[in-house]
Amino acid sequence: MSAGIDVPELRVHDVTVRFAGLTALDGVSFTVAPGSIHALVGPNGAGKSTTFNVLSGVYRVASGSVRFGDAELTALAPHRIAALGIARTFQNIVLTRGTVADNLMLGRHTLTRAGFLTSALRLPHVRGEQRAHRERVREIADFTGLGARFDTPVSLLSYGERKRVELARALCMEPKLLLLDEPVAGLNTAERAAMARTVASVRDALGLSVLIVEHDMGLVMRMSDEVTVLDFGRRISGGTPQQVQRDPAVIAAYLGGATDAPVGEETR
Ligand SMILES: Nc1ncnc2c1ncn2[C@@H]1O[C@H](COP(=O)(O)OP(=O)(O)OP(=O)(O)O)[C@@H](O)[C@H]1O
Repeated sequence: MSAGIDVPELRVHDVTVRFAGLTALDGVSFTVAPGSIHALVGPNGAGKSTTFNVLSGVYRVASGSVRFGDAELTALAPHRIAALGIARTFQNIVLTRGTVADNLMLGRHTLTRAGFLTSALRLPHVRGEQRAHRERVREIADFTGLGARFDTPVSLLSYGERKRVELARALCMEPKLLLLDEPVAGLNTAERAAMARTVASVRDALGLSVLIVEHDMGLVMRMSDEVTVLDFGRRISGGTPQQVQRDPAVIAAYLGGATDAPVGEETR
């Protein structure tokens, strides 16, 4: 995997999102530094998924801005945001058909110049382009631990392997910013540790930024450079994992202020 991509900063500034009387995000600001692993955490209903939906163009803000380098994202359609290099995985795996290779090639479509018709006609330059894409996709499969499963139907994979397909498919878009939605939910302890290592090695190799929503606080604290904490739609804390773990506001949000124990264990 080659490094050296030019990764812009993501700046979320004073973002508010409302749904019929409910304020899901209330003046939220945070910055994801280029090449960092940044976690977005908070109790259920804190606004994490809403933030992801704003960043990927699914929800519109009532006010505030989201800038990725020079680009303002809040008015852009999801495909335009994807084209800027922001790729997202989902909490619930949505792949069931085709092989691992087929699913990863789907993640490639935003980068494929050849349209449907020219692909169908199998013109020589298209075949060359397809071959190059397939080589890159295989490289990404190897890198994410799916090399041996490349031609295996996704329906035959374990749950843990499918989570890796989700990650690999997002990487096939060659993102500058990867949005990971609960990448270890449903995985056992060994699979969780392995996924965390893969995400870290992807970041190290590609130099991209990672914004991760995850409930496993132990894992978040080990793998993140920076953490932003939301509660009831507000940013209540932010900083390094050490700073956030010691912050009384965070402890109160998670534990109702019943103890001053550091936040570091899995919360559900
Ligand atoms: N499309 C929507 N319509 C109405 N309310 C919504 C919508 N999406 C989210 N909300 C509300 O916004 C608030 C924040 O929800 P959100 O899903 O962003 O929280 P979360 O931190 O991702 O929670 P969880 O950890 O449970 O996934 C909640 O009160 C939720 O019910």
